[in-house]
Amino acid sequence: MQPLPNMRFAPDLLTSQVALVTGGGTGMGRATAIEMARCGADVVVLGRRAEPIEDCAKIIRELGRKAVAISTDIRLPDQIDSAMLRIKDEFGRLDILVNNAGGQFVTPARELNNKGFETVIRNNLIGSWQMTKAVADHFMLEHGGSIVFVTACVRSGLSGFVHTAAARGGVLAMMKTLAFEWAEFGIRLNCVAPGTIKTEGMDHYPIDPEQWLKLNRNVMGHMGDVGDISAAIIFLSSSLGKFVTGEEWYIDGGETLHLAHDARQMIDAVKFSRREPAVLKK
Ligand SMILES: CCC/C=C/C(=O)SCCNC(=O)CCNC(=O)[C@H](O)C(C)(C)COP(=O)([O-])OP(=O)([O-])OC[C@H]1O[C@@H](n2cnc3c(N)ncnc32)[C@H](O)[C@@H]1OP(=O)([O-])[O-]
Ligand SMILES: NC(=O)C1=CN([C@@H]2O[C@H](COP(=O)(O)OP(=O)(O)OC[C@H]3O[C@@H](n4cnc5c(N)ncnc54)[C@H](OP(=O)(O)O)[C@@H]3O)[C@@H](O)[C@H]2O)C=CC1
Repeated sequence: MQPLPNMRFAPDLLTSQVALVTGGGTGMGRATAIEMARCGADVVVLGRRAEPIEDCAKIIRELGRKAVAISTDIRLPDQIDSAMLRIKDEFGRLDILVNNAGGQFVTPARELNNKGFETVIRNNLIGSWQMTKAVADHFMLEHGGSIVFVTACVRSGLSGFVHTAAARGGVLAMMKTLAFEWAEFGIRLNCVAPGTIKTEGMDHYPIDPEQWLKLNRNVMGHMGDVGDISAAIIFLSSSLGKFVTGEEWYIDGGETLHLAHDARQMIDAVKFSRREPAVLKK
């Protein structure tokens, strides 16, 4: 488990709000669920495995907030419907949805079969749509709310991840469309696109952190932490973000800046001689 961030928002920022965080038992979802509770929200923690979501809900209850853990696969409409009924029963309303659950595997596109492509589309695009539609139908079309999707930095593609690039690009287009259509119902929708963030989810990938720091092109020279992402999600979900909708925020330590043309080499090689990020000098 990654260390939780220090409290950075006012403790009453989300008072009287009910939040649902998918994939809330681990990584960025867990950090977001717990930090939302510290801001006064009651929280529904959703994921497939019972143990991590129960554990997160227990921590939230110890903070003095109400929390329920609901074991649900976001790909299965029947399970989602049951989750909505349980939320209605327990809380009567839902103000915030964080569509964070997701995942994929790394593979060259030429080795990916149709089933693998569809698996990742179902988990990341269709799962997010099903959660969003259910929450709108059961709660938010009635009283408004905020929806944040956790996506990935795919605006220039993502080699080795063609399935997730397609899924996350689809989520972005869906989010922007709904932000327009559902503004009249008081629903704001936004995306947060993490760069490379240190979570237990990253253990699924064959990355040595030292090697990663040398190869990765983010200009900070280190991975992000779960609090970098939860802070953006909470800003967008709360009244702090009340004038923001249809946006995608890249929280990536400048990882995608390398796409910019680096004109320094052409202008004055001495003046702009490159310094390594401090973390690499150690
Ligand atoms: C974006 C950049 C950085 C991102 C970082 C993070 O997101 S970190 C945090 C994110 N966390 C994570 O990413 C968590 C880790 N990821 C996962 O749990 C899974 O990858 C999953 C959620 C996508 C699917 O899970 P599932 O249980 O529903 O699926 P299943 O296992 O039953 O497979 C169905 C089909 O998919 C195919 N296929 C599947 N795996 C591979 C593979 N390695 N190789 C090749 N193909 C693979 C295969 O066709 C298989 O069918 P088969 O051949 O078996 O008949
Ligand atoms: N870490 C990173 O650098 C990056 C992460 N992301 C994305 O950010 C999100 C959070 O990732 P992170 O915290 O790193 O990783 P984790 O693997 O810790 O989080 C993913 C969570 O989603 C849940 N989940 C996955 N599939 C489903 C499903 N079908 N139904 C319900 N829950 C599901 C998992 O729980 P369970 O298995 O119990 O269901 C798990 O708690 C993911 O969408 C990830 O792809 C994007 C870019 C970079």
